[in-house]
Amino acid sequence: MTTPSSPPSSWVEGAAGSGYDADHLPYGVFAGPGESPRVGVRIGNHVLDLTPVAAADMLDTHHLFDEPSLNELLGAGRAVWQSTRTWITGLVTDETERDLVEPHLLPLAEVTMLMPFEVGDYVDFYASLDHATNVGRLFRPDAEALLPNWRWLPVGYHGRGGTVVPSGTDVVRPCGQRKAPTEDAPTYGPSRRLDIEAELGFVVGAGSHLGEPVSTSAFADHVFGVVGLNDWSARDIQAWEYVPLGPFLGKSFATSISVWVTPLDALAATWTDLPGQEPAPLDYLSVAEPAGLAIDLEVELAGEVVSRPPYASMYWSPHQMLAHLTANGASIRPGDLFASGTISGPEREQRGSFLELSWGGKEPFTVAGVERTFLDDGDTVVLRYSAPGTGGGRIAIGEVSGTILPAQGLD
Ligand SMILES: O=C(O)/C=C/C(=O)CC(=O)CC(=O)O
Ligand SMILES: [Ca+2]
Ligand SMILES: [Mg+2]
Repeated sequence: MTTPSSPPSSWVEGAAGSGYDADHLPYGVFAGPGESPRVGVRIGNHVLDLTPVAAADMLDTHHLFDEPSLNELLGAGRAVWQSTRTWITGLVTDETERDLVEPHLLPLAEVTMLMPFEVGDYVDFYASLDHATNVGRLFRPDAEALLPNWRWLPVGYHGRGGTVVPSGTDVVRPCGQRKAPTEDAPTYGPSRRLDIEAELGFVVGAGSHLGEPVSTSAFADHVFGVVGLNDWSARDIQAWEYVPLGPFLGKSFATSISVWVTPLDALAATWTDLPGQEPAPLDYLSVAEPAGLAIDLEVELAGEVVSRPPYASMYWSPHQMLAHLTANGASIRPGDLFASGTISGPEREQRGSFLELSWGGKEPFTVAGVERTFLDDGDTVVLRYSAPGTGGGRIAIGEVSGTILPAQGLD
């Protein structure tokens, strides 16, 4: 992928050094009190209301922004994504645009950020070698940690698009069937092993045709950008229900994403080589370009950072996930979402789930002086992501937070 020349810093006050300068420009959907939701772009601590600026500039794509979701923009395709980004870059870096733009820069504190796009199909992969190895050891202690297919294909499952929620949405502790290995029969009740999964989500823009696989080289024509993603997981419900069809109710109650979608063009300086694949992938999964992402994560629980997973350690690339997801001819649509799977590095303090951090609950870790394993009611988890931007500094990919509320199911 070619690295476009870096834009100069923005004239917008507070943008330089904020992680949201002119080299980032993530999209979201916002509304002020009593207003209709519409598309904006973040610059520093402001959201730029694109609709009136596009109308004043007589942009022929202005209708894409007066929408309650990004889906119209997603479906418009790569050429429109690029011309839109070039236009916005000019607005926030060219001083002569100040008179036009400034009245439409709204402080973030004065607007509400909403769900950025309408999620179509949601797929979750399992692309971290370290996570898959850890979970294999914990869930299947008597078998090989990695199942025989794992190094041949990016393992994944179809999740539930309708329960993807924006950052800041509270998560009610799920109820379900739980059966500890020591119990004879399952009982129905609140999950006792509620967990997080620190992941990266890939947002599909341009769709494909049924029957036509998408090649790894067409990745940037179809994927619009990335979001932070927390795939909340009830480990006790999961461990009992998942055989043989895979994750179901232990995952489908909620998945949180960031309210900001970082376009792929903002990641031009973030691509890096994959750690290495052995055996070499089948032809339809081979990737010619650097396909890893040097994105660093922070997992915060109760105000303390408990882990720093490195995305660069991921085994399978998003190009390969997309190629595999469509390898049977399944088509994709604007707003589809596929996630990387839990991001865990090789070190203990790089694990992206509490299942791994507490080694199945057997090795508690200390947060603010208290021993912890899984999530308690009232806990708030924040995932933060940062990456090298094209401007030489770092960009802050949308953070994802959520607070656990007590279970509401019948007990
Ligand atoms: O190995 C298993 O049985 C399942 C592991 C998972 O939790 C699946 C999942 O959500 C994938 C991931 O986040 O990496
Ligand atoms: Ca997951
Ligand atoms: Mg989920």
